[in-house]
Amino acid sequence: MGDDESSDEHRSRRLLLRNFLTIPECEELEFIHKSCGTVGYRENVFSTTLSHLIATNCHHLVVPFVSIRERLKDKVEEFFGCEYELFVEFTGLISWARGSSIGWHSDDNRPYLKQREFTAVCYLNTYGKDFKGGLLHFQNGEPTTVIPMAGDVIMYTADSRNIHSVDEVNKGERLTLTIWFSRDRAHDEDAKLISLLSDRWLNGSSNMPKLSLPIPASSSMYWFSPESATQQQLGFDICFARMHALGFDIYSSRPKSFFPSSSDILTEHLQVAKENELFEQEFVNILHALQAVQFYRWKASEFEDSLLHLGTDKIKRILESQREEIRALKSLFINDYQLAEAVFGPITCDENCVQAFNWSKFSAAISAFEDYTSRLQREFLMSLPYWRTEHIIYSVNSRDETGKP
Ligand SMILES: O=C(O)CCC(=O)C(=O)O
Ligand SMILES: [Fe+2]
Repeated sequence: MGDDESSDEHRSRRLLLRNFLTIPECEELEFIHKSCGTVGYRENVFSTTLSHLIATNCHHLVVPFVSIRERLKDKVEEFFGCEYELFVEFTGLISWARGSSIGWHSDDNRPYLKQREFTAVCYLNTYGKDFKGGLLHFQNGEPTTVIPMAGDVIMYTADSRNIHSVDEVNKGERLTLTIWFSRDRAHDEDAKLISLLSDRWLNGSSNMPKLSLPIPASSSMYWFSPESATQQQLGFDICFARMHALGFDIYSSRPKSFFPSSSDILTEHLQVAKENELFEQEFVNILHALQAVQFYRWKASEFEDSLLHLGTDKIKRILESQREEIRALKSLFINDYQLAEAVFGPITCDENCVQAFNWSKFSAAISAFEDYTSRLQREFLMSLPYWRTEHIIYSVNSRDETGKP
């Protein structure tokens, strides 16, 4: 074999790395996706992009991605022996729900995707446990089939040397962090994100609050309707449906006539309810409530019941009239319960779903959620000036520790 051939062969290789991400890293990204995601770019797919996080005032949630993107880029450059600079072209959390799949393709197979050089797909949950179906296959070469396992990453060239497909997901939600890399500076995601952040920064947000609260995007970005639906009306709001899948309801004390359109109800103050009880604290909108509930789901096992006390004034028994309002609201936003449960329900009951619920734990989770948000916000505010100066998004802290710029 000649040199050229062997080096070409080397470049065409792909790499499967086990446990590249830790389970806590996977869980944090899962939390972000399940509390911020929108309907995706293809049928039965949901996604969370970094620009979407910025657009919904959740810029602090970019922070957990930073070191992961850096590590992935370093690994891709090392494995493919890049002698040129690589840029992250796109970063996204993608969940593949029941019915989703993708046929044989390469990742640069459209004229507008030619800038893609390499792909890295990190699996954030596990085949068989969290979803069924969804194996990744390559047309030739090794490995031929990848069984997604939380923490593993597969890296490959984005061109026709790596034609691949994903089997249809039959159950559950298959969750990935997908990153594309480019050699073309014009497609540098960091530059675009820093510019978005700077716009917000310069447009009157120089006094960013310690705790930033989410602002939902347009309601159409959260409306899921099945392929078979003849009317757009059929389907559900994904934020509402994710709350429902975890056993929570939404209550709005304002009369419906207060709102110009029904979708506005979810962008105003709301309370959460569970079974016969209403939690007194208000959330600023559905996204805020969903983030709190997903944070609780993520961290519930860390709060011990015995250590917690909750004043009875924080919980109220739901009145019959309120129950009616809750039901009416729910049927507005979830037209098809069976579908919502099939798309977002668990495939089996793990420890998170058998965790006994109580409001004391929930209340403790909300305080911990606020601490988490303000810690990320502090880190974000500390990093942004460096990102703007260097024109890259990087871990400012860890570089300082190693003494590098
Ligand atoms: O999620 C995977 O395993 C691969 C996804 C894929 O092929 C794509 O997004 O282009
Ligand atoms: Fe692909």
